Amino acid sequence: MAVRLGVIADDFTGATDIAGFLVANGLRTVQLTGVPTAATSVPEDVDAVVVSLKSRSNPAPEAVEMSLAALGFLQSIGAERFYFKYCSTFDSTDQGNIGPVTDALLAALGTDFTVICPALPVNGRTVYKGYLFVGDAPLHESGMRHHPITPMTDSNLMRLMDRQSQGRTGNVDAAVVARGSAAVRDALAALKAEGFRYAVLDAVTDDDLDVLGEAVADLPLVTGGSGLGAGLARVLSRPAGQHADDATGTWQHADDATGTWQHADHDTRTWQPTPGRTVILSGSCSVMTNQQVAAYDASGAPTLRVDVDRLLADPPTYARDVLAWALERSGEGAAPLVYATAPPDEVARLHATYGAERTSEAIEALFATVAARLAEDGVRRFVVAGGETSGSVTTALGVTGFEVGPQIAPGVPWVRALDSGIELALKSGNFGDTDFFTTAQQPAPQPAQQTAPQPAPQTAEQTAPQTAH
Ligand SMILES: Nc1ncnc2c1ncn2[C@@H]1O[C@H](COP(=O)(O)OP(=O)(O)O)[C@@H](O)[C@H]1O
Ligand SMILES: O=C(O)[C@@H](O)C(=O)COP(=O)(O)O
Repeated sequence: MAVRLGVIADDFTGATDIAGFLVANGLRTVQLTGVPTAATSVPEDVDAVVVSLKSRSNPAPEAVEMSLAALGFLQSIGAERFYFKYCSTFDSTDQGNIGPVTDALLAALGTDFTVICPALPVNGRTVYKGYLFVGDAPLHESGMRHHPITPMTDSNLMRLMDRQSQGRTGNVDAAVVARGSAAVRDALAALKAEGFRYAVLDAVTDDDLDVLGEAVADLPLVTGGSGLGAGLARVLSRPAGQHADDATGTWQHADDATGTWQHADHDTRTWQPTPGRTVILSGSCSVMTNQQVAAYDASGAPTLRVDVDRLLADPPTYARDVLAWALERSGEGAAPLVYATAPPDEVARLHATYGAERTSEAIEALFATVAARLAEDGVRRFVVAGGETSGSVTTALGVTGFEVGPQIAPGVPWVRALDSGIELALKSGNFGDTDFFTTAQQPAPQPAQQTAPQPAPQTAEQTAPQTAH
């Protein structure tokens, strides 16, 4: 069985995000962590392989090198097409890494045209006339303008891409998308003929992503968020000869909350998370994570705010103190939360005092050390908030790959380490609703009995314990 889709994701939460949507939309998926080596093995019967990199905020040459190594691996296992997954809020700077990585992947694949589509409507990310919106606000007015590493101060994807890439960027606008996949394919061909190298695709609804998935399925390289990944998965997992508008009834909109479709006889919930000693580590400073931390603290659960000044004064001693605090509380009851999460004025103060890079590195190293020691002491489940933070924690836990489980919230599936069985929920900064940390600890919904008649279609309650914020 061929690997239909090889995904290169630029951070770990982004990788679990797209892996969750691929599974929910019918592709058997394995998620690998870090640049795979010759020794990395992939199960025989997978449709998609997702490589999780931590390359989003590295210097561009490093990000390119990692991405090309991932591409080489995916080519070596015979992947038929490739997907570069970046953030639905297009997290990047004028130096990259989205532009340089896209250019390098195009060159390596011997092709000169691709699409750009960060849209994820189920989580409020939409693209209209090439402008990216987060909920009701354009990207540059959203909380992303204060991001500690990649502050986003422009919402125009053509301009953003032009500033960090070698080629020119055009737009396939919503009016064309509304006319269907053939019209989109024509528009892409016209842009390519005019010398554009990238086309930003408008997408406002999940139906748009179906049209776009169909339109881009033959491109050697597609780039975007998990929304277009889901649209593409729906095309790739469809029985041969069936088209999106065939009213066969075999495909059902499984869950309006998570925006997933599934084949009528496809049970995506292959395993269920097991309750056990859990610790929550939060390094995201997003608006939503700030709210989630505040709500968890208000619920009476044990919480510890990282004192970054103390951390930077004596990292080893501070890590020991944090570890002792978390260990003491990781038995019964609500899981302890350790958080560096802070509002923009505190982040600005720390950056002014210590520098942004030193601050980020110290906080990520703290979470990595604490997670590794907690695992040694028998903690089996981690809920981690933040993409960079998740990369540091997962790497410190020595996880080489994941099986993907049920979604806690759109874009946040449970994942289970292939080697150690440790379970993780890697939450993108802005995903989940206010009660996410509590919801994640609630028992997962039971899978449908295989022997019982299959109810159709499934409800949101059966497939996801909460709705999108
Ligand atoms: N209080 C803080 N001040 C400055 N930087 C912080 C603070 N807390 C966390 N960080 C850093 O901010 C970055 C957040 O990035 P990330 O984990 O990817 O979150 P998100 O998913 O919201 O982007 C990390 O490098 C983290 O270490
Ligand atoms: O596409 C998304 O929004 C996420 O999958 C993502 O990339 C997560 O990044 P962080 O917000 O840095 O966690």
